[in-house]
Amino acid sequence: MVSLEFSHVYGGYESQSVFEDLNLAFPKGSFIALTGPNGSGKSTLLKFIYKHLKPIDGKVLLEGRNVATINQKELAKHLGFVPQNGKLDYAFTVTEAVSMGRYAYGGQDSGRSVEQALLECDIVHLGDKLVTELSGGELQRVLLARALCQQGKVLLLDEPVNHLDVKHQRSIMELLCRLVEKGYTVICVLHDLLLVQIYSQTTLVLQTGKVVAYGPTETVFTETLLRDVYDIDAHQVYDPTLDRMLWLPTYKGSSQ
Ligand SMILES: Nc1ncnc2c1ncn2[C@@H]1O[C@H](COP(=O)(O)OP(=O)(O)OP(=O)(O)O)[C@@H](O)[C@H]1O
Repeated sequence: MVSLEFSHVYGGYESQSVFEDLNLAFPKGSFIALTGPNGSGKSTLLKFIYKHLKPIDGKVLLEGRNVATINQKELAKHLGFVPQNGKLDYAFTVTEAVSMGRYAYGGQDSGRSVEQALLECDIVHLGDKLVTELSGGELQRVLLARALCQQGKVLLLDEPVNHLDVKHQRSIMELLCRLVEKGYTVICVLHDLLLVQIYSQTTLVLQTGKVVAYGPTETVFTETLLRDVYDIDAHQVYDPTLDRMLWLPTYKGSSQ
């Protein structure tokens, strides 16, 4: 079943068009990685989904409904969004900031989703701390917790593990996988190709607003694609814990 669909989408910014006739369907209950070089359109694609941008032409459909016809409050019950380098400028406590995810429900939280989200993102101990006093990685986990307690079944994440140490990177990626097992659709912008290959089931590779590859992650990456898209040489190594091959950039020496 399809969770989100782009149908003949054209658009971008006043100064620059990014997509021309974008057609894509994201399956429900899947971990979809969006990757591609800087400026290829990954964040812009997410903006069409959460209605920060409106297509000039075409439609974005959420479970068959045009998002243009869904108001922001209702959309917030279906979609959680974790921004790239998100900031919270006001001196709220962590618990208050996470509770803002309940806005679409009039602040009600009978299912204790705030408590649950604090636990899942490993930030219970930070509950009373001001968000202005958090490290980048702690703040990132607060933003994910806020998105989780919106209780939408679609999560959009723009480079969610950039500021995280290895342990918290792993725990967030594993949390996202658990959510996918529960039926969530996770659409996640990632630059780290190892994380893409380890955790995602489906990968979309964008380059200057064009779909270069889209499909099962294990078949998307090839030597040719990595050279054409990223201008890197790459080789495969066997990971015995995953029992499969992974692509790695080839180190060519410091003189190159
Ligand atoms: N607010 C804006 N106004 C005008 N152009 C923009 C704006 N935001 C992004 N762009 C342009 O749109 C194109 C796509 O940008 P986008 O941010 O979607 O790329 P990205 O793939 O997310 O990049 P990155 O990996 O660097 O985060 C780029 O050429 C960028 O310069």
